[in-house]
Amino acid sequence: MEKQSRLLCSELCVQRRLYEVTLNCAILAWKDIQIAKKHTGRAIYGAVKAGSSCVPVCEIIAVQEKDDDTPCKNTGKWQKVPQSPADPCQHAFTVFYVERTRQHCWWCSNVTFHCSDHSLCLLWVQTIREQLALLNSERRVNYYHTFANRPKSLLVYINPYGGKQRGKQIYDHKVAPIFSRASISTDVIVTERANHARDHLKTEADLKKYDGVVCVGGDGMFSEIMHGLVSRTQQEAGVDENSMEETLMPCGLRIGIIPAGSTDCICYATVGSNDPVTSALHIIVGDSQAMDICSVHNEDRFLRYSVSLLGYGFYGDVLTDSERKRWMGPARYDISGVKTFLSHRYYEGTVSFLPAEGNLGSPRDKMQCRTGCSVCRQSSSDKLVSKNEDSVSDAECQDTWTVIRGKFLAINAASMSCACPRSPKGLSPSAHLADGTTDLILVRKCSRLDFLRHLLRHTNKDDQFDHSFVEVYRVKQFRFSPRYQECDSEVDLRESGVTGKRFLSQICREHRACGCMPSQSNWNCDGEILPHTAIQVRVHCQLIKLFARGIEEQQVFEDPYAHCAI
Ligand SMILES: Nc1ncnc2c1ncn2[C@@H]1O[C@H](COP(=O)(O)OP(=O)(O)OP(=O)(O)O)[C@@H](O)[C@H]1O
Ligand SMILES: CCCCCCCCCCCCC/C=C/[C@@H](O)[C@H](CO)NC(C)=O
Ligand SMILES: [Ca+2]
Repeated sequence: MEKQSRLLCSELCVQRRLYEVTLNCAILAWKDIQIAKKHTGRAIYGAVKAGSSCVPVCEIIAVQEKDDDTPCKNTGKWQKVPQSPADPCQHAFTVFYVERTRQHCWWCSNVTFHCSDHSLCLLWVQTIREQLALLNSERRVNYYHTFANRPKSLLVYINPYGGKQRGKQIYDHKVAPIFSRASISTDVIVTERANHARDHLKTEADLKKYDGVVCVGGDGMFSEIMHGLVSRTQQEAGVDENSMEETLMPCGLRIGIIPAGSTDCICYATVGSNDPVTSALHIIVGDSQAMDICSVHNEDRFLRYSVSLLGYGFYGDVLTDSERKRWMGPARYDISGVKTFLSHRYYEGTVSFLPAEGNLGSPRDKMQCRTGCSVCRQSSSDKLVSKNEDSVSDAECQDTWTVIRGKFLAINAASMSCACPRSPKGLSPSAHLADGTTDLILVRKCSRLDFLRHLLRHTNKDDQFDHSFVEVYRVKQFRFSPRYQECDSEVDLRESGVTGKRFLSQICREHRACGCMPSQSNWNCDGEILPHTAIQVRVHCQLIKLFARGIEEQQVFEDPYAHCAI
């Protein structure tokens, strides 16, 4: 590695939490701090030789010179405690860094170095700070993923209403202290109503001031912020969102998610956990993870964007029912899930889709999207090529659309795995974050027992697609039209508040659809209900970026920076 320089300090004693270790030597390399330990073989990356641990500089949060003062017992005043002549370590500095723990969680660990020579101590602090500053001045790519600049200024939106309504406490107690340690300045807005964040981003926020936007909430809150940023970007680029054919302009600012919702599947599928501290650390180190976005239109009207789930039938009905139970918090989905399952409603309609071609894998190839995903990287380079050629793909020219009519219990489009605590592998375990496709899952009418088997496979390791009544396709676009179009009387009835049996009996008289079953479900779009059921969906590859790196492989790491291309 270039710029390899070593600062040797002998006889440093490291006071680390509960145990004292004596350093034979501490070697500060430009890229890594190797702390040779005598007593512990515990290493952050297991492959590093026993008795040492390796902290990549790019995972250092901060370094702080430590006044090694302890209050003098008799006066209580802070003063430098004279060290005994036997203990020459009277100057110290503390390094705060990322430590990986269980199931993709990170936490902010620290180690304090003591040193007899004050100038050497200052040199360490200055050198580490110079290295941290360098991280923001060079494009860094390693074997796994591309780093981007560390944020120094963030716009934070807190939803006090989502999940268990603890968004403000989570931010104040778990996240703000780490941001402050990392010298990140923040402007914090606690939202006062639904769509407050979206509207502020679309019209008022001075985005030039910030290196990123942070969402403290769940998927719905993320959706608001994503809509605000994407719409603002299109507006400033003169792109008409109502035109489905338009190529959308990618967003410059990254979005960070501090999970404080009920499902939190977007955070879970991009970081690997729904732990607020883990997400805060991914933001601080400046991770960058591209993500696909689906645009949803009804005829020539833009409806919404989606990054996780577009669900009709089961998940649409679960959401519709759960909206009236928000006061229950996350448990509302379980109650509504069981109620919807027991109702066992199916819906008739026509699904047509444009299959994805080329080496984009398949929803059943068992290949999971992980940090540095080769499929997503391939899509990134393909995207650059097609942007230069500015051509519509052959399939789109030839319109090789597939059409399927039928009776469905569920129609789901998963643009990511949709992994979440309820379903650790997600609705589509092999879906990719940034491959330009969405996995279209069709669950045809079947028995309650078969459907239950299918649902329960979302919660265990069995293949939820291995059923005769389930089909799954990787697509770039799809459309849905219900067999029974929503007519004015249905809309009038909904709008006049007529619901329940009277609504159904009215429908049945007019449509004779079938014995007292509503003819249509609602679309669940990232946890929000769409106002129309006939929709056209198109995937826009890598339209936004998150402060994340995808889910890291759980294997023991070699030195992840050994491949540093610097
Ligand atoms: N101050 C507020 N008052 C009322 N609603 C709000 C407020 N701020 C945001 N919202 C809305 O609350 C809804 C739910 O928020 P959020 O997604 O964070 O929680 P959740 O639905 O419990 O989580 P998940 O979507 O992960 O299941 C969002 O649609 C958002 O638009
Ligand atoms: C009767 C037994 C039911 C077991 C069902 C287990 C399957 C759970 C799968 C959950 C996948 C959630 C997909 C994510 C959707 C989000 O976009 C949305 C908003 O957060 N959440 C929901 C619940 O719609
Ligand atoms: Ca995708």
